Amino acid sequence: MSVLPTAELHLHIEGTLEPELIFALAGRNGIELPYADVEELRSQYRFGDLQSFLNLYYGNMAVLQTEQDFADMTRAYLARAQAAGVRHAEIMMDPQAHLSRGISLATCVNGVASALAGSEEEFGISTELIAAFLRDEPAEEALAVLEQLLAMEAPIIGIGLDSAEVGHPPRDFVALYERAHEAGLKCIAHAGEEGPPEYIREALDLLQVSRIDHGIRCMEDEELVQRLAAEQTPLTVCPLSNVRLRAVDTLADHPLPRMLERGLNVSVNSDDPAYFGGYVDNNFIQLQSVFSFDDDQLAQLAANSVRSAFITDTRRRQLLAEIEAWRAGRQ
Ligand SMILES: Nc1ncnc2[nH]cnc12
Ligand SMILES: [Zn+2]
Repeated sequence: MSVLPTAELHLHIEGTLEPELIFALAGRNGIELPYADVEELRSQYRFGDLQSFLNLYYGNMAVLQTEQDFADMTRAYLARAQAAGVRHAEIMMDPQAHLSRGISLATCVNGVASALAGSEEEFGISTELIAAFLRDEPAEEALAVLEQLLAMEAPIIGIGLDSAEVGHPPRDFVALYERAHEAGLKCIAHAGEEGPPEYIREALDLLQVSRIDHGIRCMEDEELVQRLAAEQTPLTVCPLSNVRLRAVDTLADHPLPRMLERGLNVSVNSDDPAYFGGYVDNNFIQLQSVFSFDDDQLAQLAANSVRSAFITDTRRRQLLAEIEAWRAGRQ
């Protein structure tokens, strides 16, 4: 079966750090991990909610020390993403999670960016970098880091907002997003993953974002669903992530089919694939097995990702043609 070409719009590069690479980098950097081996680390990957995942996710970042470490992690993702059918990726990184460990912005940004610079030639994947800010840290800190990124002319296309959602509403980050808009950056934010539909409204109205990461809890608010459908706001949904972080009980309970029925612009993404049991191809495969999506529906989901990507019209046409060729080839 040929793999469905798609764009990955919701991916945290630190969430692609596989246990094997964590151990390899720990060895290289002389870091002692609190786990005996890869199996013991993997056995920790059972999460009760977003916070329990974040604790492990931030802890494992200790192994990322040098530019080379960040570049190796990024290249490993690109190799896996290529096999998963990813043809374009918009990749988030969490600079504050590295700064707080004494790793410089130059180290993390240049490391990831150096690997992304060769992504098209080496892996056939066009890429963009997005700086995500931690909503459970002070908004003033986020703004100061954005200023540093702008001062160093970091190769970022936009900003995002992630980490623990509940209790950290978008309205706290208005100044950050005003500055990002002023600097000509694209603006996205996680909203409606664990947080209420109101956070999605705030992200749209107060932060003026052009895309919502997750957004699944919009389904609790009929008026919001109608608005998102009318405006075709992209929602970057991550089904396996939602199951693993207990936002939904099982994949069969996931709202994605209902979101499609309501005409929402949803795409399928992997979020933190090393932690959630699958890259984007696994997300599609499991969705198909649970919901029996036909090829037209799968192609629609992939086309939505391409429609929602920050790419040129030429690249968009090229990728839409690839998806159409995939669909035609399946008949
Ligand atoms: N699923 C997620 N939600 C919020 N913040 C994150 N950081 C990495 N993955 C995340
Ligand atoms: Zn995410």
